[in-house]
Amino acid sequence: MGKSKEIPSKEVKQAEEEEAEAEEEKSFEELGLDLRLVHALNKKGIQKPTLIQQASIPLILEGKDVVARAKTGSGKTFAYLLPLLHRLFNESSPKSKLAPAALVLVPTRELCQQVYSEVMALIELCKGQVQLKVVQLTSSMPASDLRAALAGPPDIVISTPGCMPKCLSTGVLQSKSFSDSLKILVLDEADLLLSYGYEDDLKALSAVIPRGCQCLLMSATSSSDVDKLKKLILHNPYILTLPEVGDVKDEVIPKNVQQFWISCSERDKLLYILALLKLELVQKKALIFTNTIDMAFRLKLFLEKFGIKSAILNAELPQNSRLHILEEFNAGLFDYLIATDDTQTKEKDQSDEGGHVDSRKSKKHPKAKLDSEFGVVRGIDFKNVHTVINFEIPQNAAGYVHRIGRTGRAYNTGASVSLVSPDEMKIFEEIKSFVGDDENEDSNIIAPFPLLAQNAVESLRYRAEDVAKSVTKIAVRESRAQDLRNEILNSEKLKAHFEVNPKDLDLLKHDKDLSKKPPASHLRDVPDYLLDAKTQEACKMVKLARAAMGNKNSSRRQGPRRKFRKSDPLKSFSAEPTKRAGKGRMKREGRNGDDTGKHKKKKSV
Ligand SMILES: Nc1ncnc2c1ncn2[C@@H]1O[C@H](COP(=O)(O)OP(=O)(O)OP(=O)(O)O)[C@@H](O)[C@H]1O
Repeated sequence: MGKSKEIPSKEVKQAEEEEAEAEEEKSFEELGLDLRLVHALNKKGIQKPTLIQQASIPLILEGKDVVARAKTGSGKTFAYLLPLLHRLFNESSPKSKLAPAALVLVPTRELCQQVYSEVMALIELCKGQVQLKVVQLTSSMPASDLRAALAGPPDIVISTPGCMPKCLSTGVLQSKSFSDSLKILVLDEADLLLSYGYEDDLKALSAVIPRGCQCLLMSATSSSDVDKLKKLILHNPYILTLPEVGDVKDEVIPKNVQQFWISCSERDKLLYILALLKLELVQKKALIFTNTIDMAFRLKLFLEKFGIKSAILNAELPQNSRLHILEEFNAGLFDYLIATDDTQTKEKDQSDEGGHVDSRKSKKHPKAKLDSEFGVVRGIDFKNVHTVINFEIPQNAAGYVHRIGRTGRAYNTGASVSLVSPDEMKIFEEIKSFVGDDENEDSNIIAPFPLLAQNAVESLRYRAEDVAKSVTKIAVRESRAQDLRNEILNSEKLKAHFEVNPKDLDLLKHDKDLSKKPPASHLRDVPDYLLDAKTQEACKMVKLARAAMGNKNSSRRQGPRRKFRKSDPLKSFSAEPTKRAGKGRMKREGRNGDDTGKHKKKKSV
């Protein structure tokens, strides 16, 4: 008692909150989860539930409808998958069942694949003890394939929302059978389902959801779309809002992600990213976002002239290629992935097609149809991404949140660096305000990047500008066409082969050089004389930090975040000391409850 008086009250409060948190923590077993699943999780190295899992698993096991809102990377997938599997493991279904018992809806095919892999991995780890049939469906599948997949019927269907109404309207699935069998419906990434244009499909589906079906809605952000879906599908749900996704604006990005920005002209962006990557001032693996596919190719071509290999992920690639690129990146086969994201990219690139880059509509340029069910960023679980770089600023704050959410997932840490040109300043200010960056409070959530000294940038300027000139629009167009041709060829010719010989997929390398000439040796290496002492020191510290942190999801890194702050050079070192540089942006999580207040049932987590 006496002790607490000696400690400043803020620290006491913090210590108490931490203690309370520790006391509240329960194991998966204590949450009532089937032991087969607990063992499967242990085999995957997952020992303790995340906050959202702690809160949602018991409620879902009780059969309640649940709306769960928690930050990107907080473990929402297992939060619904584990109790869903528990129910299916333990509840017998009628022998005469003609349709699936569980339906998981996600906005994109990539997410279908991801959720499907997660379920299959869990079932595989319970080997011999359970038998569940799981299928993934997409709207583009022909009716015959849909019929074959639904024959049996499967226990779990993972699908985009357009698919089920298609199955029902074409008679592949009978409405009555569907209504009789369905026990659990999950709307995952609910904040995105409507923005991907699935409103009509979901309305059609809602008409055949039986009253007794347990409905779950998972979302990273709260929005009017989520509310709309909640009203359309759920019955008097429990609303779970993690403290960090409350009303408070600065709580939308995970605390374990440090956010930085660099101010530079549009023209200098290539120079700055070269400095960041070549001088190794950011940790690998890195996910680099551009707003258009052409910019992604320009960047890749530019970087490869300096011997920096990267791969591109975008909406015009065949689905097989996209999934394979994701697999390779997740497996750590290359360090830099350049991604174009969202519907905004699709629209922009499609409108670009008649514009400057593709004006001649070259016959050489295979006309790719952008995939409307593609979603590279949202909800995709990129493994071990340490840094997200916004080469171009997304066109809205939600895009920023979803991009940055690809790092710092679960108990991992991460950083983001945004390159902001004067033209992007307005939207960047909006983003800053959305994430709670308040200049008046002197609390920079997005801080100036402290490790890049101006003279280090200038030392690379001549080479960068010279090389940038050589990456012409024609070069970009040809590379984009060539890449697409290669991927289509790979995708179509090799699909059948890979199905039989999955290991041969390794032969496909997505980060190979696009330009015919190899990078010149004088560009590949940065001579020491170009680097000042401070940059060399910064570079060394980033390397040391990387070595200390390792590249794996280590459970030892699951401890308090302050430990990371102390050892992180981005916080303790500044090449250009500024008032703000090196200052921790992370505030202690608040305990804000649900923002609805209107619902009868409510739980704060
Ligand atoms: N209890 C846990 N302990 C450690 N890692 C976990 C745990 N639960 C999930 N993970 C891992 O955390 C990562 C992020 O989980 P998940 O994809 O479910 O996040 P999310 O909340 O759905 O994010 P998003 O909103 O971006 O889709 C995954 O790699 C997952 O395997």
